[in-house]
Amino acid sequence: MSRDLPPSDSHSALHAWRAIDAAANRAAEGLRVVEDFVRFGLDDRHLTTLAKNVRHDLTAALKLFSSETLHRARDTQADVGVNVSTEAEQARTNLAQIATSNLKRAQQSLRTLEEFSKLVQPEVSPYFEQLRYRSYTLEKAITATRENASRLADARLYVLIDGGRDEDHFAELVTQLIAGGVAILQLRDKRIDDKTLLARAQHLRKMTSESSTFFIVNDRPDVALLADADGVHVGQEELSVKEARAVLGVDKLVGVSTHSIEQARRAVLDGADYIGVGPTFPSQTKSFDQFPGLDLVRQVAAEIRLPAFAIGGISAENVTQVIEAGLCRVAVSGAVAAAEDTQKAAANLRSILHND
Ligand SMILES: Cc1ncc(COP(=O)(O)OP(=O)(O)O)c(N)n1
Ligand SMILES: Cc1ncsc1CCOP(=O)(O)O
Ligand SMILES: [Mg+2]
Repeated sequence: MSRDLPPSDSHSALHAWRAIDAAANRAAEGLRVVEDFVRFGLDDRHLTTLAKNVRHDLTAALKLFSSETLHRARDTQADVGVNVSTEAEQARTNLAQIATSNLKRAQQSLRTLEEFSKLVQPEVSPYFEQLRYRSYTLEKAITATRENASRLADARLYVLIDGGRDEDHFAELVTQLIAGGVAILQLRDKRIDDKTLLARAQHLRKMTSESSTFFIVNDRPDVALLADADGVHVGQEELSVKEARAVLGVDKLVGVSTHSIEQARRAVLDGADYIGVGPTFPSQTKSFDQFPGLDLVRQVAAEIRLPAFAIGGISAENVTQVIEAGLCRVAVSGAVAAAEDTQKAAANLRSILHND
């Protein structure tokens, strides 16, 4: 219900309604552009749904205002801002910039809606605050998707290795994997003590820094930080993406395992840099009771554009099924690390994934 204001206040109420009317249009327009960017620019069904939901919920919140009052307050002729635009508003050099500036525009307008509605219809204000926070989450997810789609564009073969028999054996394995064209190497060893794990991680850092191979530590942001790894991989029961990022900072990669489409959607909103998707097939490396399998691969491929690596029992024999299900990125252990000729096994999988 709008407030019945005393005469002196009714003047400010009119100004507030005018600001609300203008901000409502700007917010809706900005969100529409963002939605079109994630739909046509990123081809991301999940982000498109999120953007659309924010826009629809904005429409619903705006309906709580009397449209008659808003129309009466509208006075474009007297709006001193109507013909004022800065050079920055005009300059657009790429699609991403269009999305960013429209997100900012929507966020600023949501803030205006939040503040001015406090004056005339305070009970509506919290809806705009909530929408503003949702737009920040959306921004984070769009940024991560866009940046990682290019940062990890060529990353198709991801290999998990343990610490090996000893350091020489480990170094030999890593040399072959790098030579075989592995894009990401993950150090995953739950048996060795922390000292040895860190020593392997530091060794791996040295070896990968002379190549284009990324180096990720499994489970342990602390070890990743100490070894200056490129990032960490966490599971659903481990530290969250947010907590891992709090340890490692914004520039490092944080990947998360997902076993359902809901978890994959959540990972996007949590700001993960990539996701593991599986288990796809029975694995010799780890045992599972349940297999979301190729159905999950299909679901993720259909709606998520964050780099996604199918994992679990993948080999040169079945990788085509993963590709046909829609993902061209896989994470493997046994098929490569336990092969007789590691380099050859990696190079072979790599060439299938890159369709060479
Ligand atoms: C790339 C990638 N995807 C999934 C996993 C599995 O992680 P998690 O579920 O935490 O299981 P553990 O590896 O910790 O046993 C992964 N490590 N890497
Ligand atoms: C750690 C992990 N999480 C899901 S499957 C898997 C092991 C992958 O190894 P492999 O490729 O040998 O099945
Ligand atoms: Mg884990």
